[in-house]
Amino acid sequence: MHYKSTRGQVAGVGFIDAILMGLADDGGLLVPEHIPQVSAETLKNWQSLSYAELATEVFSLFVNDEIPRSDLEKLVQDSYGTFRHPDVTPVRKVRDDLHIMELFHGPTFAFKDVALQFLGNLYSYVSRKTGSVIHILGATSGDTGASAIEGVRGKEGIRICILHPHQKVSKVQELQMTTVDNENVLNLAVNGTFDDCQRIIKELFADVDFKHQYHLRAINSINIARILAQTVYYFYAYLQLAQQGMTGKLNFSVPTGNFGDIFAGYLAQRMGLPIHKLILATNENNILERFVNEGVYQPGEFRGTYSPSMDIQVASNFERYLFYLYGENTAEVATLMELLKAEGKIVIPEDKRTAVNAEFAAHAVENDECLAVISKYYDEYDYLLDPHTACGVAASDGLTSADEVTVTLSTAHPAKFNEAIALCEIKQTYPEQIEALFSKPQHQTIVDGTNEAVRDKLVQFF
Ligand SMILES: Cc1ncc(COP(=O)(O)O)c(C=O)c1O
Ligand SMILES: N[C@@H](CCOP(=O)(O)O)C(=O)O
Repeated sequence: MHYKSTRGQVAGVGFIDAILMGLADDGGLLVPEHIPQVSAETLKNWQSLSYAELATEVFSLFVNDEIPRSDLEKLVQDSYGTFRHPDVTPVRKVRDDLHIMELFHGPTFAFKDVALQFLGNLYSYVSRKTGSVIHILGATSGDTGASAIEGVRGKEGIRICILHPHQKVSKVQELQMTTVDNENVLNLAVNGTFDDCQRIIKELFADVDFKHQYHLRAINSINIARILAQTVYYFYAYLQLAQQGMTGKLNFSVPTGNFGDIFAGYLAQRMGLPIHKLILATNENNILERFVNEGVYQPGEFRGTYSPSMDIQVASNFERYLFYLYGENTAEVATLMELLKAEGKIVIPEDKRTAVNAEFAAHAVENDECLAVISKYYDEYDYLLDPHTACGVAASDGLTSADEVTVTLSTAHPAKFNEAIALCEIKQTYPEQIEALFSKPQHQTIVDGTNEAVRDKLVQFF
């Protein structure tokens, strides 16, 4: 398997080089040169696999022989051995038509651990095997940062710098990142929004000389490894329900910000997983909902919401979807991305809108609705949703019919977002790992939201 850029100027890249490249050197995003197909028979054969065994099967479709099978198995075992639940991503039935896939049983209580435990170990492996220098640069609205840091802190040969928007992440998210005292970790609290953080790192990655000189590597979902690791749990959820005898239409409802998690579902569907509908749930930062429902992709004004990890206006992986929407035509994708830069929006024609609507349904959840859903599910089903998951559940409740089964992805543990839970007048008990954070000293440097300010800090750190 090789990887190529959505913009057409990079191709023939092997798996390990694709991981190390992160953002493609032409400014596009890497995608597999072909999408491997999983037949109904293979799905049947996968039914009794554990999460780790399934992950090994899925990864081996994308890795080929660049990593020997026994090494891949060990990487996967090490990565998922840190999860608190034996099923890694268990699926819980809330009603006959609604299941919740809990993706928050990893070390930092968010779905990002599923990919970043693996990517952290993969970077260590690559560093040992190839001698590559690994200097990670990432941007976070709260969860990716904590998870990426947890995946590599203290690891030899790796340094990591994470940008987060100053005072725009939850208290627990901030503590998870900034109470880490390993010397290979640098937290920059940027005066600005997550979009500023993401723009800065993308500009730095796009400066190919700087990227190569400082060996910059990505952990955000621009890195194709993130997407591949996230496809696994779509398969796992389907297989768990199939084992329970479910045969009807299966939807996935996905709380969405950077379009990474839902793109992983889209990829799983293109690989052959029988998904009926992909439901895209956003908060008031509704650029992606407007794209699905109106055919216009245009960043709007930043809104601070109760689901801060989805306070994102510019969705990194949207370009990967455009690539498939436009029949893998890299020249058209490059033109559209230029248009977005020049005119601030992309408007798709009617035939493309029809195609989008055949693949996605979308709902944007207002702040009040988010809290109402948390309260309702707590009262009626004795289930405490985090505010991001609540957006997914609200979208699923609004967009599905009784003859369908929907799996909503629960992307974080509610303890990470007590600001919203407290507003619902619900008192939760923190897991001990989170409680312990409140008594630790914090380490972070506040910087202006400019490329130059961040560049200066990186030059000193790397
Ligand atoms: C808790 C939580 N839910 C949902 C999302 C959205 O995921 P994605 O950016 O992959 O769309 C994020 C981060 O973006 C998150 O941290
Ligand atoms: N919500 C994310 C934003 C970054 O997304 P990524 O999937 O591209 O890493 C976060 O928690 O940081």
